[in-house]
Parts: sequence; C-alpha cells; structure tokens
Amino acid sequence: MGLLIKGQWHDQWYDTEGNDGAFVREDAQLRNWITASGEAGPGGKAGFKAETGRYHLYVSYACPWAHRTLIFRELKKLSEHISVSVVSPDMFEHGWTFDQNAGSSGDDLYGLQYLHQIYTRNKADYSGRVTVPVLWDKQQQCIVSNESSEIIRMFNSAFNDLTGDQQDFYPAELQADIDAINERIYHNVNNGVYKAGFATSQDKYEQAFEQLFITLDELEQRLTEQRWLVADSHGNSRLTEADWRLFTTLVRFDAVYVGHFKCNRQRIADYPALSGYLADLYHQPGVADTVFFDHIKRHYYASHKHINPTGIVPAGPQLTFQQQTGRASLA
Ligand SMILES: N[C@@H](CCC(=O)N[C@@H](CS)C(=O)NCC(=O)O)C(=O)O
Repeated sequence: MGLLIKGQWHDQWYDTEGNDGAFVREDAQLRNWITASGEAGPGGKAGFKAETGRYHLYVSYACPWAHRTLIFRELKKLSEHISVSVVSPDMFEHGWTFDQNAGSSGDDLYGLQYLHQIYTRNKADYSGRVTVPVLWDKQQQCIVSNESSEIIRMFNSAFNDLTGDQQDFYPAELQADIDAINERIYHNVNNGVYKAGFATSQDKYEQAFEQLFITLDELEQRLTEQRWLVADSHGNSRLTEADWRLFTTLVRFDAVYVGHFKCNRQRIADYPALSGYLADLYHQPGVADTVFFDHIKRHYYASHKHINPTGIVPAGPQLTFQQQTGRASLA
C-alpha cells in the first residue's frame, strides 16, 4: 500500500496521525467524462466520445468502489464495448499489482506489473494515491477518470445509442432524492465502514461505528416500507444508482466489515429488511457474476497486515442471501 510522489512510488500507509486517529479519504483527482458526443461533461476536458472498444476499465474485484463500475458495465450491456483488467486481491508494498500468480488477469493493454505504472503513464510526475477503479482511454492513452461515482453516471447514459439500452438509474425527476440519500450513505456507510476499520484512535472508531449503525437502522426502517431506496411522487420505489452504491457495501458487510473492520453491533443477516433487500439486488440479472468472495476476503484480511498481522483469511461465514429470494411484493 502506498502512493506516488512526483511520479515515484512510496510504500506508505494512510496518515491517520495527522487527523487525531481518523481515516480521511483523498478526493479522486482525474475527473474527465465520456459523453455521447465527445463534448465536455460536468468536469474535466472534452474529447472523450463514447465509442465501442475505445475504453478499458481497471478494477479490483475486492473493492466496493470498483464493484459499482463493474455492475453498471453489466446492467447497461457494456461488456462488449468496454474491456476490463483485474488486479490481484493482494495489495502489499507495490500497491495494486497485475501478478497473475496472485489472482490478477494481468494488464491486458501494456503487460505492466503494477497499477501505479498506469498512473505514471497518464502523467509521469503524478502525485497521489493509486486507486481502483481507473477508466482508461486506449486512443489518447490517458486516464479518463478514477472516480467511481462519476464513472457509473457515464455508463448510465453516454453509451445508450451504441447499446440500445435505455434503463436509467439516475432519472431526472429523482435526482435530488438520489443525491441526498447517496450523501448520507457515502459518509456513514460506504466510507463509514472504512472510517471504523482504519481508525487508529478509540473515539474515532466509536464515532464511525455509531453513525454507521444509526444509518443502517434508518435504512432498515425505510426498506421495511418500500422495495428500493428512492420512491417517485406516486409512492412507487424505483431501482436507482443509490441502491447499487449501497449494495457493494452490504454484500461485503458480514464477510468482512463485521470482523475485520469491527462493525459488529449486528450483521446485515440480523436485519430482516436489509437482508431481503441485499438478496433482491444480488439476484438481479448479471449481478451475482460480479461478486467474487475469494478476492473480497483475501484482499482485506491478507493485505491489511497492521489490522490482521497473521494474514489469515477466515473460512466463514456462511452467507444466506445467496439462497434467499427477493421482495418483489413491496412497492
Ligand atoms: N473515490 C474513489 C475511491 C476509490 C478507492 O479508494 N479505492 C481503493 C480500493 S477499495 C483503493 O484503490 N485504495 C488504494 C489506496 O488508497 O492506496 C472512487 O470511488 O472511485
């Protein structure tokens, strides 16, 4: 685990000491947008037109942020249009690697050893963390974006003319509600589990833990009444990006965050509505094929040696949502 400073790799863990023991996630720096016409999107430069075969996604199967982009690639029928390379679940002194003996698919574009070499190929003197996902433009040989929340928005609409898929997970009339719930879930749940797990002081851990379970309790209540997080003006809930963003944390929760990140007040399996909701999302067409528990468990338990010094990966737990059915009876 480390970062680039002026293009040089440094093996260095997160600096929580500068923040009284709190984990503070860095903002993603590379924020261009693919658009249908190639005009600039909400941020960054113009020149990234949606085209078949032009873009490549670098992901980790372990990572919840990268997982969002894999789900949208699947749901929006982009598999034929956007290729993928998968890093190894192990993240040690070189950060994410393309070691095929350790579970990576290899770097299909350049045969590189490390993901940080993709970042320096984009900008030789790059400074910052080297994170997945990365969306790469094969034509201009540069990074389009390393921000998952924006990559899923691009996937949601930019390629519609090429794929013919018109599903909309961020419909105009629901955007304000989606943005509001995303914000709460991002801070308290998606990033909340990391704030609990990476805290190096008791009080920062407890603050994150408390906010996490307050929010999960609220979500449990909401999902007792409706099938998906956001409802339209007629009271019918709609499956949106907010659900997919929550899903990638929920699916890892009982296997990893309960034990490894000490988020152990209760499991998702102990919440009736949240566990039914998790099963519902897991069984949407194509989604189960994006979930790889071997990579998920191995990455967290083996790579974070300061949390789990032996690197032993637990054999359990048995997860029930894979057998459970959904909740189609709810509006
Ligand atoms: N804002 C980014 C965050 C991505 C992120 O933090 N990914 C983690 C993996 S779960 C990573 O690559 N971490 C490596 C590091 O921080 O050095 C996004 O949502 O795309």
